[in-house]
Amino acid sequence: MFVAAPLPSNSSGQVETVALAWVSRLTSARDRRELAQLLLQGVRSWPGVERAELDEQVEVAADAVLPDPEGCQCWEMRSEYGEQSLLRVWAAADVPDTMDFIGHLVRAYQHVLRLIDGAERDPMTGLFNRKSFDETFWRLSTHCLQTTRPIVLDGQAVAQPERRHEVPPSGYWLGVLDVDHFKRVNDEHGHLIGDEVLILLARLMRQVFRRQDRFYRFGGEEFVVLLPSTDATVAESLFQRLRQAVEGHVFPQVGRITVSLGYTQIRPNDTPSAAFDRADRAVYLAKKSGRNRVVCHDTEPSLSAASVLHQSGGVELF
Ligand SMILES: Nc1nc2c(ncn2[C@@H]2O[C@H](COP(=O)(O)OP(=O)(O)OP(=O)(O)O)[C@@H](O)[C@H]2O)c(=O)[nH]1
Repeated sequence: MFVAAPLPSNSSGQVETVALAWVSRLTSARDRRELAQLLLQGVRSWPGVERAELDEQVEVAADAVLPDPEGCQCWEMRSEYGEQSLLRVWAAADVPDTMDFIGHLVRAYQHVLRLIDGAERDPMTGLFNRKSFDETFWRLSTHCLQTTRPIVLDGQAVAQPERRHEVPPSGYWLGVLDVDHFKRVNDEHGHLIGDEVLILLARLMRQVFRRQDRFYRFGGEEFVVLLPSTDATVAESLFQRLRQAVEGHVFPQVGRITVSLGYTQIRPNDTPSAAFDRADRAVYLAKKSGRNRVVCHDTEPSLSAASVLHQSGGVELF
């Protein structure tokens, strides 16, 4: 989204469009409109801006190309969540009180982000929470049942083939990551250091995975990853890459830790809890087989058999 608003005349006496804000994380057209309204309220309270003039000159356009006007300064605000929360404001450097204007925009933007983030994120790691997982999951499983059209998450089409490989979409994957012997980390170093490990883990996840992948923390030392539209080989290699990244990382004070991962392909008509349960059983097996490993539920004969029994009301093996 791209919001352009006028400021009072600059030093050469002209009224120009001098402030531009572009926001890239809002999920729906309604969110974008609401943000535009909030930004505009911020702008309206700026003393030199006439309301009528503002309404006339404000443009709101989806997918606008970012401008980079010469002679303008650019302020950029990047939240700790990375690319997904981003505000950039350009303003002519010689406009009086530019900083006040920027301040209004930024405060309004922060307000909206807080509202959105509070509802869908885990406050400690900044990852999405369970509620957000359930909503995304339903969209993914409906999509893999019906169509190969791109779906839209957070305002971006994510189910298209990866350009690098040109592989057609073949499925979506759910992975569960559980820290090995995390209780020892807490016992030996205290809960605060344990929390820091979880925050750093979330950061590693963001580094290892691709922009279209989604990470969640439901609480505890267990994380969930959703990989949209990728084939089995890519899914395996991404989960292995995460396991290796954690194994190779030195965590301050704690040193090295390992994680166990289990994953499964999302099936048509899956429910979030059924898919999570399959991946979780794979984690259990990874732990039982020595930890620091990745297990695919769907190719593990003992787990697939257990899953059939489980779904038909049979005996639970794990
Ligand atoms: N620091 C911190 N610890 C947490 C949090 N949530 C859960 N834990 C701790 O995570 C530990 C999980 O321990 P267990 O489930 O026994 O498993 P584990 O020690 O990781 O061992 P395995 O999973 O069998 O490898 C417990 O000590 C919890 O108190 C949290 O938000 N912060």
